Amino acid sequence: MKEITSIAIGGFDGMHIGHQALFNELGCDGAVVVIDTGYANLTPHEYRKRYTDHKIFFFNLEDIRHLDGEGFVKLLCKEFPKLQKIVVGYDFHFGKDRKYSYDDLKELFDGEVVVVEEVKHNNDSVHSHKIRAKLQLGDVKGANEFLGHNYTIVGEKIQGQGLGSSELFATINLKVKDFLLPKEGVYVTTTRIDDEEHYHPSVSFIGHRVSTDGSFAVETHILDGEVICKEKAEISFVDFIRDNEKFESMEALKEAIQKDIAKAAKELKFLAL
Ligand SMILES: Cc1cc2nc3c(=O)[nH]c(=O)nc-3n(C[C@H](O)[C@H](O)[C@H](O)COP(=O)(O)O)c2cc1C
Ligand SMILES: Nc1ncnc2c1ncn2[C@@H]1O[C@H](COP(=O)(O)OP(=O)(O)O)[C@@H](O)[C@H]1O
Repeated sequence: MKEITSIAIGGFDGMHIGHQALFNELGCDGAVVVIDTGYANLTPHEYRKRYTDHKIFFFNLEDIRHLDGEGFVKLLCKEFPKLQKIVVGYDFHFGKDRKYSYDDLKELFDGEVVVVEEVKHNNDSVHSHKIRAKLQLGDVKGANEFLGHNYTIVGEKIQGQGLGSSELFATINLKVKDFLLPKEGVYVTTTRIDDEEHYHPSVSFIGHRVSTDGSFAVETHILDGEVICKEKAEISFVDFIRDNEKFESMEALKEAIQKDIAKAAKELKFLAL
């Protein structure tokens, strides 16, 4: 914290293209200050680190929400003694009841305040809540455009029903905590296994297995051969294929999955993984 000369402030769930516009204003001794509500579910807590090279410092909203404007700026100057520049967005509010804006920041802070203009995509203002809404509708393409990267979730490997490898297609089953799950359905995805450096082409299912045991599952089928997953995997969403469906027979389910695999393979062929 001692060497930091500039900071960007916000919740930064998603680390989307609006957030990145703020980071672009930071110098090499710049850092990201996350005001953590505990509700982030696009890039929960430490996962924000993947999307910036800047250091990240976390402040718990609960610890600072009582501060007035002056108290907040004092805290920043104490934590970052060499602070010269604060970067915020056009709609940034802070302090008790969010009643202070960048104008107050300019008055209270004895240094430079950079206010980044509204970042839009297709004339639509980019915000985390809109990304969540898109994911909940299965619109992963739209969400990815706002994010500037493919939406990615991380899960711990768990045992499946064992049906996949014997009667259908082998899948890695995951238990996912903290991340928002896109709408139930089938997706073109890429999957990273344990600490491997590359992503595998894959097709993933999220939902209640209404055709088999009815239980909820997040599972991914790897397209480029057999793999061993020990502990965890991450799924990056590329496109939506179809809704979750109830099939009357294992043959019908198998045929549908075969079509999903063909679609995913075709779409991913054009991507360098
Ligand atoms: C690409 C793909 C699509 C799937 N689509 C559906 C579906 O539409 N409806 C459904 O009930 N289950 C679907 N499933 C889940 C299968 O029922 C599941 O893979 C099977 O129950 C085996 O599960 P296991 O890996 O736990 O053994 C799909 C699975 C995959 C990999
Ligand atoms: N679309 C945007 N354009 C410019 N700045 C933005 C945009 N979205 C967020 N910001 C800025 O980024 C910081 C983090 O905002 P935050 O409230 O966490 O994002 P969101 O509105 O996406 O939930 C704030 O300083 C905010 O003003």
